[in-house]
Amino acid sequence: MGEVDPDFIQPLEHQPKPGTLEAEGIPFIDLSPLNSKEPDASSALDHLVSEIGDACKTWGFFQVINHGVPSQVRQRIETASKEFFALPKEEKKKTSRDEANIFGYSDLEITKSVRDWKEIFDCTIENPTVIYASDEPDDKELRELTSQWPQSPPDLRQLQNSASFFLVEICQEYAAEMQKLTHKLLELIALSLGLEKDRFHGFFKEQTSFMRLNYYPSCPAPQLALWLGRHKDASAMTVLAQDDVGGLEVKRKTDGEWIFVKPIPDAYIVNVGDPIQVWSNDKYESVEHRVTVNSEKERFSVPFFLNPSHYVWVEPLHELVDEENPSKYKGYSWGKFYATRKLSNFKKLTSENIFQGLGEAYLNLISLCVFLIEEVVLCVESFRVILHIYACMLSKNLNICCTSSYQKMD
Ligand SMILES: O=C(O)CCC(=O)C(=O)O
Ligand SMILES: [Fe+2]
Repeated sequence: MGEVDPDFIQPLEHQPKPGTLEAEGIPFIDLSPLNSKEPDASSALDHLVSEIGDACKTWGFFQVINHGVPSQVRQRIETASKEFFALPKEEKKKTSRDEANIFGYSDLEITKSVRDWKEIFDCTIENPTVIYASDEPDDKELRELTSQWPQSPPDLRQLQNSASFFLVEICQEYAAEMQKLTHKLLELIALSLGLEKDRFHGFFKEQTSFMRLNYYPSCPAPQLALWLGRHKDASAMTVLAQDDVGGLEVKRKTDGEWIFVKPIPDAYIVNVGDPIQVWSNDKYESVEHRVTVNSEKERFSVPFFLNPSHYVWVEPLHELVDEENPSKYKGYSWGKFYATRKLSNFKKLTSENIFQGLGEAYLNLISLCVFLIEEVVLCVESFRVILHIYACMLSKNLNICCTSSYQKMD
């Protein structure tokens, strides 16, 4: 595997095993009752709400069809994304994200201290998007950000109908559709938790949502690297368009097996993220997922991350907390978490991967030890404090970033 940069090599226990399970995939939900004028529409809607609730509880993931997003809008964003990533690297790098603007292009995404085999382009939804300027808890200074768009290179200017020439318009058109869809999905999720339909809307008035174009080039090391390492989404909800190549896997809650999410033309994959886990007081869970590579094909996907406003304090909703179900989480400031997460990208980029330069065997031994310690510590509830100190030590000394947004109650 001489050609693979060690930065991309997953720790042994997270390297994908051949033969992922495909059976019994994540639920498949038809949203057509939302638009139905039939007399029995209300019972179909009740059924839909219970399907959504079951999917959120059992999987944290589901796929939707008849969602109302025109297929041409999706085709346009897919074409524009392909054309953008086909631009010369120096053109893409003109929109590189940095500490001053966290939105734009990057080919240096890192998940849990290992590089992902991919390139991305992030753009804002609100213009401007308001975030905290720093991760310091008492620093209330705000920063207003807008997307960076590629300047069309001279030879592209002749192709006036090139999709990447219109990337800004196409992304805006797609984002508008995602806003409508996430609005409906939030209402269904609220109803499924026994809440008022509009219970979540107030959290997104000045949303910090963003959308991402993902380009995953084919990779010669399918046993060692991942297109995207295992993670849970920090967004409240993610809506994802994947192409027909596949690779997304979801960790099944019942047994921890990785389950392949079958690409379905024109369907969207929806998952609940950390804030919904906290708001629902653990009724729903933000579930781990990853993307395994393909050694022959490239892959494109477009996630829309629905994020709260910077000033939102995320804590279990009072309607879902009582004596029988005490609050399971300490609250957290969405905006401060987001600033920490986004700014840590740049701290990570300037530091070397802890595994860099080590021989593969040594690397595997270290990562296995870290994994075993982590498992043992996690099993013993009363060692929570030790885990915290351990995580802090690791993040400080070894540049591993703590990525969890929430903290459970003691
Ligand atoms: O590309 C995919 O299938 C998944 C993307 C994803 O999980 C993410 O960007 O958080
Ligand atoms: Fe994700």
